[in-house]
Amino acid sequence: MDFKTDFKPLTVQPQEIEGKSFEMITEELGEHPFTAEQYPVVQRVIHASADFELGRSMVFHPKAIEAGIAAIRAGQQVVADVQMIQAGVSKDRIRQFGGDVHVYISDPDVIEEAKRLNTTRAIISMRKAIQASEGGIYAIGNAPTALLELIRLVKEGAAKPGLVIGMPVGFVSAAESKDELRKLDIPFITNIGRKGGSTIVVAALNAISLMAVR
Ligand SMILES: C/C1=C2N=C(/C=C3N=C(/C(C)=C4\N[C@@](C)([C@@H]5N=C1[C@](C)(CCC(=O)O)[C@H]5CC(=O)O)[C@@](C)(CC(=O)O)[C@@H]4CCC(=O)O)[C@@](C)(CC(=O)O)[C@@H]\3CCC(=O)O)C(C)(C)[C@@H]/2CCC(=O)O
Repeated sequence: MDFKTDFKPLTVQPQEIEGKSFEMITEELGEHPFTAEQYPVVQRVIHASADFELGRSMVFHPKAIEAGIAAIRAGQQVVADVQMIQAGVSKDRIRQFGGDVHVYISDPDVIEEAKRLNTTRAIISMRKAIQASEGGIYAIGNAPTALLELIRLVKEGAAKPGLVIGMPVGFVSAAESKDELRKLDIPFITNIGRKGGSTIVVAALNAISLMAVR
């Protein structure tokens, strides 16, 4: 493709835009309770959402960041609840250690089983995921029932995630599922309230994978 035009090109450096945004976020956020390791995750979440309230509502298990970095470096798998997360994650940084991003929600056997049990595909996808991904990172940004099911499986001892990034968005059970996650003593990243979403979880995971490659 020929990109030549008669227009004078507008020269904008991509890194400058991101750097300027990060400066603005730090200035506008001001004082915050996050550690130096947690802050890049909060900063990238605010960067992706322009939502300071969401950033301030984030809660980290004390071991979340080191556990996430260790899981990526160990080549552990990432399980996402929906394909939007799989599309958004910077997969090169995960694949270079041997990991990859997996989504089971649209697998025919998951759809079939959800229909048979008259339940959500999200729940069945977590049941399938735990068979393949012990020690992996679970990235849940859409489906509250996926997070609730994962929590149930952890409590039963059937699931042992390396890190859970649980920030589903919405009204039915979204805030409640995150309240339950915060009660677990396993590495987690979450937030308080209804806000969240796939883009937010992608931002958090991308911040951690950046730390893993540095
Ligand atoms: C309750 C659900 C919500 N979904 C939302 C927003 C989006 N969902 C998208 C898509 C394409 C999918 N959502 C499903 C996961 C579907 N969504 C649900 C469920 C009905 C129940 C989940 C739960 O309560 O835990 C869920 C169906 C299920 O059986 O699990 C999806 C599987 C639906 C489908 O295609 O059948 C599908 C994911 C498919 C895949 O990844 O392969 C959106 C992209 C739709 C859109 O806006 O176009 C969007 C993504 C938002 C995001 O940031 O991820 C809500 C609004 C979050 C809602 C939960 C809130 C609520 O109503 O209380």
